[in-house]
Amino acid sequence: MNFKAYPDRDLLMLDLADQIAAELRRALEVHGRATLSVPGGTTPGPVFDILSGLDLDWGRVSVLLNDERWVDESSPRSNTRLLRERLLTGRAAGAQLVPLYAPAPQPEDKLAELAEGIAPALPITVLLLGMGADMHTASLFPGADRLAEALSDTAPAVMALRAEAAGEPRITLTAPVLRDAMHIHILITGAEKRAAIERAATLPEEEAPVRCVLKNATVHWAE
Ligand SMILES: O=C1O[C@H](COP(=O)(O)O)[C@@H](O)[C@H](O)[C@H]1O
Repeated sequence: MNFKAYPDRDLLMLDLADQIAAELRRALEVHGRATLSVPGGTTPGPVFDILSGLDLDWGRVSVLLNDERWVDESSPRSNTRLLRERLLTGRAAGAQLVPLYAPAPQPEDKLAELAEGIAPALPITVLLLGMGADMHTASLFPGADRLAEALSDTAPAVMALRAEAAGEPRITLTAPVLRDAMHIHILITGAEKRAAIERAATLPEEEAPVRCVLKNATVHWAE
């Protein structure tokens, strides 16, 4: 992995947003369209705020979450809600959201429908991932019920997973789709996550799922 340490979080967020925008612009010039896949959780909000104000032809950009918690958008745990509030606003309001949630009791009820919507947006142009201190990325949690399948080369693009640490059921992009992205960035902050990602590089993917993308990823870190 390529590890980039920044003097502080503000500089990290600014620099990373600029890099993502430059990669999207290049893809738009060459291919006419681009797909940006982003995490939810507590870390990426400031990057979203900056990205949403950048000058980009957002109408030609599809935005897709890495993963979603199976909760309604009215829940503060909804990653889709975070996207709508922090990224798909301002200049980026015209970007096309590719849904990773639809109201239903279980993710399996909507999996086929959501997978069909995702297929035209693949491969991912720019993949921004987060990581938990337990070394999960997207919703690929250590100990998840179908983790081995989700990490395998033959996994479908999107799967429903359950893990004790995850709380609610999850829907997640799987390892082959993540690995296939043209540009891969991992955004982490704090000493605990730095230690976790260094450890992940030494462990098997089943113990440290983030390892499935580490080889070609740039890790962006600030204290
Ligand atoms: O549950 C999730 O956690 C990870 C990490 O979140 P953070 O709050 O520690 O930044 C996130 O990347 C993922 O998208 C989310 O669903």
